[in-house]
Amino acid sequence: MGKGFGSTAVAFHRDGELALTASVVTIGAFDGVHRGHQELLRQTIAAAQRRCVPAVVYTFDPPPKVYFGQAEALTSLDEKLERIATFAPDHVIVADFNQVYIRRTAADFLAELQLLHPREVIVGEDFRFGSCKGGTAQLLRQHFNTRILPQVRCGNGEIVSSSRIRSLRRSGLAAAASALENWRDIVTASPVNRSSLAQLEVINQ
Ligand SMILES: Cc1cc2nc3c(=O)[nH]c(=O)nc-3n(C[C@H](O)[C@H](O)[C@H](O)COP(=O)(O)O)c2cc1C
Ligand SMILES: Nc1ncnc2c1ncn2[C@@H]1O[C@H](COP(=O)(O)OP(=O)(O)OP(=O)(O)O)[C@@H](O)[C@H]1O
Repeated sequence: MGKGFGSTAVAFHRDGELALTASVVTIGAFDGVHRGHQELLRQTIAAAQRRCVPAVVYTFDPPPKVYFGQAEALTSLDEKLERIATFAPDHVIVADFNQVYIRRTAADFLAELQLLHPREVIVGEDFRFGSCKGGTAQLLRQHFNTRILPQVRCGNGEIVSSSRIRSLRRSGLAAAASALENWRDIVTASPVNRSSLAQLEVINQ
């Protein structure tokens, strides 16, 4: 088990390694861990605390869009995990998103999720999963108690997304991009203990 931030212990796993008798789970690429992602993480940790069960973040490396050559990653895996760890989940699962993984169907993914016995799954409206994006948040809802969060928007009504941040960065609007990530303040308040990330490397070998 790796150490997270401050006194919080965060355990890192590969997909399929973790089995739990109860949990609250959130799932996503979480590239940039922007304000929308942060809302999902906060709600997940709060729900897990209310239910007295572990909070689990399930993510992918590389982010699917990066794997398919449709985007450049906003951060490295280490940086993403550091950001996620500041929210102090109990477990983070990192799936190797590769040519084998993408052949898994939505049903395969649901079966893997069942190993976590989620009391609640929390995702955003546009969450998709499984080969060729066959699974939707609504499908998830047919199998698990699923909370679908409304999309976090900027002041001008635009949806906060990793794609939007990439686009702002490409246009040279770094300050606007940072505002959507809303990240500087959180990072400076939370000194990083890199042993958590070293632990992930060990599990990965
Ligand atoms: C088992 C599995 C298989 C996937 N296969 C594909 C795929 O074939 N094509 C694709 O574009 N995305 C695939 N994805 C990625 C999803 O479309 C999606 O990007 C991912 O679940 C993260 O959700 P998010 O983009 O909302 O963060 C797969 C995801 C999972 C969990
Ligand atoms: N603005 C948002 N408000 C609420 N939930 C969000 C928001 N953006 C993403 N999510 C949710 O966070 C999880 C991870 O999403 P994902 O990593 O695909 O983010 P994204 O910003 O939509 O990425 P991209 O722009 O590259 O498609 C998903 O469950 C998604 O529905």
